[in-house]
Amino acid sequence: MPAAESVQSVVDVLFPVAVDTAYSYVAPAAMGLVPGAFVEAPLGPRRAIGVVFAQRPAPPGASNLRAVAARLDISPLGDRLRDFIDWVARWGMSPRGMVLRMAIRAPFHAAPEPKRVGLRLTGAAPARLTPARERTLAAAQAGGLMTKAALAKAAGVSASVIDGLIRQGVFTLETLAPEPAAPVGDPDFRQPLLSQDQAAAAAELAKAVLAQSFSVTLLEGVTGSGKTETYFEAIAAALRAGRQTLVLLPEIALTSQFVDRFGARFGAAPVEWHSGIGAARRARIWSAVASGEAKIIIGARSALFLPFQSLGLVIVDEEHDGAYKQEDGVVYHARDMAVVRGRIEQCAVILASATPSIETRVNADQGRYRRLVLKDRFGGRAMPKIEAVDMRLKPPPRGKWISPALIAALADNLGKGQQSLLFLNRRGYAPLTLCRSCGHRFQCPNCAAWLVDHRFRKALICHHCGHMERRPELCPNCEAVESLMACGPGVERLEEEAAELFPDARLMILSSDLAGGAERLRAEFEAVARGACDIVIGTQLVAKGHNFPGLTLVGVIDADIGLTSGDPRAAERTFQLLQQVTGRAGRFETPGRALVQSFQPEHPVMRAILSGDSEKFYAEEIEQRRRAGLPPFGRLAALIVSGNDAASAEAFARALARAAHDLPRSDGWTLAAAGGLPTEGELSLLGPAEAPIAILRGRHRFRLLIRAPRSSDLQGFLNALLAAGPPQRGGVNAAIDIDPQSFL
Ligand SMILES: Nc1ncnc2c1ncn2[C@@H]1O[C@H](COP(=O)(O)OP(=O)(O)OP(=O)(O)O)[C@@H](O)[C@H]1O
Ligand SMILES: [Zn+2]
Repeated sequence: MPAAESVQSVVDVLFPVAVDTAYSYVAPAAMGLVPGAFVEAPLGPRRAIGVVFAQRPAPPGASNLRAVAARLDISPLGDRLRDFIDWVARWGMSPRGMVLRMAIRAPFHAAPEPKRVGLRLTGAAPARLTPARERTLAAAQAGGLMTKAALAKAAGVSASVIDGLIRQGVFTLETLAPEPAAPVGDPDFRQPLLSQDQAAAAAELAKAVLAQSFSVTLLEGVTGSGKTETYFEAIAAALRAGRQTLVLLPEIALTSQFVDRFGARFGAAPVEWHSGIGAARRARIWSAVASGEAKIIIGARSALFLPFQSLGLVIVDEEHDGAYKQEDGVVYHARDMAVVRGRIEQCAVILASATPSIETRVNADQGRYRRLVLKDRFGGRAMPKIEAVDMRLKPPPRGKWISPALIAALADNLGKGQQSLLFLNRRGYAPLTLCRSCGHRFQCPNCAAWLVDHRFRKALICHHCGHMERRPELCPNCEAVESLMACGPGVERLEEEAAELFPDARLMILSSDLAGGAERLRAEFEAVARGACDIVIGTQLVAKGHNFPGLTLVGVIDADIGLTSGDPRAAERTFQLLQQVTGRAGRFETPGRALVQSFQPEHPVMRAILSGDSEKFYAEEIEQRRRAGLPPFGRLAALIVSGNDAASAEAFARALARAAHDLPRSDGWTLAAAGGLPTEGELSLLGPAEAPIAILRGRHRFRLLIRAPRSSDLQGFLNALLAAGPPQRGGVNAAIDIDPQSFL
């Protein structure tokens, strides 16, 4: 028998770099490697950290493979997560190493978390008892040992009030134990009284969780029906069963309301995972998820790649939201990949929305997904009454955007002391600036796009590349003075108009341009919910899942904006956005009302919004997709060819298209003849055509679109095509976007 030292295995190690291949090494048995183990191994001239993706006994005899250098003390990646990584890489045609990188970035930043200091009451009385000091003492007595920030928040005072008390010896400082990585919620902390519909749906969802097998359920409920309350019961079921839950939210950094409601239901804060969480905390969360200690994670799409130990439930809230698609780097759609992860983990998946994506509705209609419907708002509250303002008949005066009908409604609502929302999905002051004298238009030097006038930030900004320049005094072309003119509205301009109309109203703009980032926005959303303003002016940020109790009127400034984009999902997106934003009105006692300004109120999308007949809209839209072979009846992929100049990019794109037609036949797919109509079962190749944004960040762009039947091997075709096409050099690059959501 050979000595223990000489017993070896061969392991395939995948590194978090842009390659697909796992490299082979030998490892002594004594190292105790298992599949999924983290190791350090030589990679080229360096040593790198990677993960064992496969392991087998070494063949007898000396090996010319290099040896694993060390094993790292990090919990191994489970089989199911490694499967998932493979899946995501295959689906999006990304190098496996890059997908691995998303899954293992966190644990290497382990560092001590900043020390936390608590304040303890000494019993000494402050010199003078102001109301703020009184509140601070009361809060400290009630709350026990708290950090300064927590105490300031609880007492509603500024930190300087507390500093003053520390100086006077009212508090002493004490080091606190680090925050637990994951407070454990109590499934029975405060069970709400569910309505009959909610209770029936919650029972179904809990059953799906307890089945401990793969299932997908669409939870479709009108805005304000209490989907959150309902799926909380599924989380409770998973918690009782000792299994983990992942909740994906599209704009998690902004949703303090969700965190509060979660706390009220489970008696503990959820563990949050998003880009705003610091590296040290991420490392701790990662380990707590791997050990099973963290039971419930509320995260952005990247939370899908966490190393769950026993995942029992995945919830994708607002499943229709476009933010779930990641377009750069590793391309993936978090809603679809959540379903994949659920299948691999054999657990329940819940997709929740008031306006499900067409894809999900079709899956539900065809029986692949279960569908639970909450037809009514909670507590017998009515859906908002929605009316159109026909902008052809009753427009606002020139250069203004709020119609007389909407002005009257706003005045009425203000008079009643209720809150209103003006919705315009355009950031900044004006989308275009031009010179009245010479017609010069301000364009981005890097992109084929106009610069957007941002008065808050005192700059003209490109929304595609971030280029920023000062708005000049003179026209840079003809040097005319005071000739520059803002064209079209943005939310900042709308606020100006609202302020002129209602000088005494308290206005607030909510858009991603606010200085102060997510933190500030969270605070602003809370302020709106508290009723701290009369008219909110917002972009699509306000349409997403917010609950503003006093809001009873929604005015949509330009309902048609999204309809002309040439995107196959334009109608669906506009429908969802309008339904969501009007759904913010009247969610509490007072019934809500919405006025929708449109130049084409007869458009099917507007008719669906006005009549409230969303079923008809879904039926028609699904039928159109079916006829056109568009998702989910067919599959799409985009190939975006970019180059330093238009000619080289176009030549490459044309060469690719020719190469497609010269590819040898395959069992996985058949390509329709160039210029011909595809027959059933054939792939068709459209383009190349110049991209709608023909120049982006200085790169000239052409697009090819591939439409494939569901049954054909789209990824196989693309792999073959890229291999057969011309080499990507001379600055030309071809990027693949599977299931494109953006067609720019
Ligand atoms: N069973 C319940 N008991 C008490 N309050 C409830 C209950 N169900 C819903 N609510 C309240 O009704 C409001 C709407 O609920 P929720 O936000 O969950 O709706 P939603 O279906 O997610 O709406 P949207 O799709 O518009 O985001 C919330 O204020 C919520 O707290
Ligand atoms: Zn630009």
